[in-house]
Amino acid sequence: MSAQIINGKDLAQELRLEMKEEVVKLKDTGVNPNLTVILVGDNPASRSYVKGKEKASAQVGIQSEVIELSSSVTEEKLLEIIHKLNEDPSVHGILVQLPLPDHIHEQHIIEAISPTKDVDGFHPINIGRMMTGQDTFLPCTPFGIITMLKSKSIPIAGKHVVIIGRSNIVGKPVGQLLLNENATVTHCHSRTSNLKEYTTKADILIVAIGKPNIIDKEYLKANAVVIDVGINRLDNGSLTGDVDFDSAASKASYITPVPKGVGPMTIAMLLHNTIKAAKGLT
Ligand SMILES: Nc1nc2c(c(=O)[nH]1)N[C@@H](CN(C=O)c1ccc(C(=O)N[C@@H](CCC(=O)O)C(=O)O)cc1)CN2
Repeated sequence: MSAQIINGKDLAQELRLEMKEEVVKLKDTGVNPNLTVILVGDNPASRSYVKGKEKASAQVGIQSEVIELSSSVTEEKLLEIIHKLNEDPSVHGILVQLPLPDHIHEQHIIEAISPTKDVDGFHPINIGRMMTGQDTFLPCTPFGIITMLKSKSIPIAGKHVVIIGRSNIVGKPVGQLLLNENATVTHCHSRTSNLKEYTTKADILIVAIGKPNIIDKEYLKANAVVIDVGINRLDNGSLTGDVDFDSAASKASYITPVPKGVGPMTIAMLLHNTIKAAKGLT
């Protein structure tokens, strides 16, 4: 293996220590940061991510509340709860854990959250601000990826970044953030023909497909930086990314592991956004 590992778990821990001090200062000014998370249904992965958010919040001194709702809750009821939270001055950040049950229109829910409390950075107003390079809440996973690259002083400006995946929460916004950093960005997706033609030209390859181990060293340019956003649970219960780690690590210069890569950074950036919301910065 030649690649250096970018360990998101360790970096997230460092960031939490810095944020803990920031929260102490904020509390001295009388502001008690609060994150309210809404969990609908009993998807075990969602439940475990929400637990991770509660634990990380407690570590930095952010007060967190979880509102648990049955999978049969109506969209109307969920909207009513969000409207109440929007009006509650003690709540700084609101997050609805995704995915939602099929009968609830995800976009209606995202758009109901006040943009000033949208610590996920998913509201169209915040997405628009991000696109135009304004200060706003950045979507947590893309923000985490940029923070990981910067933590290793990996050059972004002028580099060719190839992203595989075009979801609203990862693929599209990470491309925009990298464009804001002056990278040249190519988006690939399930309908891209001859994927390798693109990926082998990438200085930085970001993989967010949701298929275990499908990207190996044959898809890489020598010394590429590989960011694996995939989290796939195998039948034996273990977690693996979208990238065949050992194969890719033999050719890459830097690589993120799964677990302990991008995932923990998603939660760290959520805490960052919550502190920003508590400071009233948007
Ligand atoms: N409202 C949101 N919903 C979802 C988001 C989001 O940012 N906002 N992202 C994902 C899930 N997610 C956070 O919510 C998330 C995923 C993974 C991790 C993480 O730390 N993963 C660990 C492994 C954990 C495990 O053992 O399962 C790792 O990669 O090391 C944190 C958060 C979808 N929904």
